[in-house]
Amino acid sequence: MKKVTIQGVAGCYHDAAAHLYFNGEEIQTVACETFPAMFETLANDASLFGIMAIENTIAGSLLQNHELLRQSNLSIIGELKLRISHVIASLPGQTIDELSEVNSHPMALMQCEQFLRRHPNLKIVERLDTAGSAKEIAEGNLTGHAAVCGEYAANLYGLNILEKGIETNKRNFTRFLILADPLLAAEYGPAERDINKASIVFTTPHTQGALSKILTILSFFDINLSKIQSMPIIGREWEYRFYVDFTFDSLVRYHQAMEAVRPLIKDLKVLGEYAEAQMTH
Ligand SMILES: O=C(O)C(=O)C[C@]1(C(=O)O)C=C[C@@H](O)C=C1
Repeated sequence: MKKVTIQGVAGCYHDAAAHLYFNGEEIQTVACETFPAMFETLANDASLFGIMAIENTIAGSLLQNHELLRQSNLSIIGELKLRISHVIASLPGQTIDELSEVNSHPMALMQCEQFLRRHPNLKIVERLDTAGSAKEIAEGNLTGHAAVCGEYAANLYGLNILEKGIETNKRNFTRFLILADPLLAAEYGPAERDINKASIVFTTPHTQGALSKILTILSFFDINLSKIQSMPIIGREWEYRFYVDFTFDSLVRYHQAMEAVRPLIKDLKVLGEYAEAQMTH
């Protein structure tokens, strides 16, 4: 049975994502409280898969997760784009006006910003994950508290749903990366014919048009940039690392493009080569 490390407890979105990605297979999830804890667990057991949120269509990128991935020896073997819909839930018998505090994962709270702004009586308190917040409220019998979580988590922990679909925009998707140790990746990663996406990270020399030259080369080889994220390099003020995701139709063109940009970039790391995912509802 495959073991998949997730951030959060049963019923969280990582849990849902793990089951959807390994669709139909029996998997065992290994719950970790935080993303750094998840990477530590993965580093200590090369037989584990990992699943990690990397960006959301409302709240943006999970910046620290880019760095955790770069510093690890893990490879991306796949991705999942999951529609996220939140509910607000509390112990039964309370109306929303009787509540004073709302708990959830910071990304989930950000995705519901407009709803929460309409309810200023709710003090926003970040917790480790969505389902964990629901569990805490249920187990601690916390009257006055609400959780922002999935409908499944609210039901799992016996909370009463006060309102559904509270995300700011219905087009709320989170993109998850599926991670594995290189040996595991070689066995369970995508077949070469299915690879049409890659994630890389690099730095550029501080010269005129350095990034622009790289992007021009990628475009020449018909590489379609799907994401670019810069992150400050700690200790080198105003210098950045670039995390780039791109898709392509031809593996040959991809390899040619990489050869062409290699002399222009520094500290290149290929984080993974995998199959682009469709949206999962
Ligand atoms: O707290 C959870 O349920 C999670 O799985 C975390 C997480 C995240 O890291 O972004 C996953 C998907 C949603 O974007 C909200 C929260």
